[in-house]
Amino acid sequence: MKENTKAFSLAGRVKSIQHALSGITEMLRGQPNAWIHLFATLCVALTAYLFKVSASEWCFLVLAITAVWVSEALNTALEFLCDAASPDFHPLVKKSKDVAAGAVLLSAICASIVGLIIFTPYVAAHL
Ligand SMILES: Nc1ncnc2c1ncn2[C@@H]1O[C@H](COP(=O)(O)OP(=O)(O)OP(=O)(O)O)[C@@H](O)[C@H]1O
Repeated sequence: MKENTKAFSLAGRVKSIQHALSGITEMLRGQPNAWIHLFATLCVALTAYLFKVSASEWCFLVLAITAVWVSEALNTALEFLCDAASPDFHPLVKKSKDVAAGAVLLSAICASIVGLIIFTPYVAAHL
């Protein structure tokens, strides 16, 4: 059986980070959904800054935003893998892509709810 262990090296870790950053760049370059997430992330961060939300509220917002980005990244990775494995129509590829897209939708809905819970009292106080 093939050994899958590698010796630790700093250069190897730097290369790993470069690969990860190139994955994030690829997602931002090719996924219109990622542009929407980026716009939403900037809007939420600016609103939270202007309302001076508390440290714990920042934590919830960061976690909710991260959940959306992570699900979008995994969805994108799965799409690439599906397209490589089965470029032609396949019913299981459809199920796989739709389930992954569902994960993005669920995380986006959850993040919207977190945003509503946190921002509503601040908006109400300014009315
Ligand atoms: N190779 C394939 N085999 C079967 N179904 C596929 C295949 N490629 C895409 N689909 C299905 O076709 C539909 C459209 O997919 P497509 O990826 O074009 O758009 P999408 O879901 O809006 O994703 P995105 O927003 O990332 O472009 C989805 O239901 C998807 O599951």
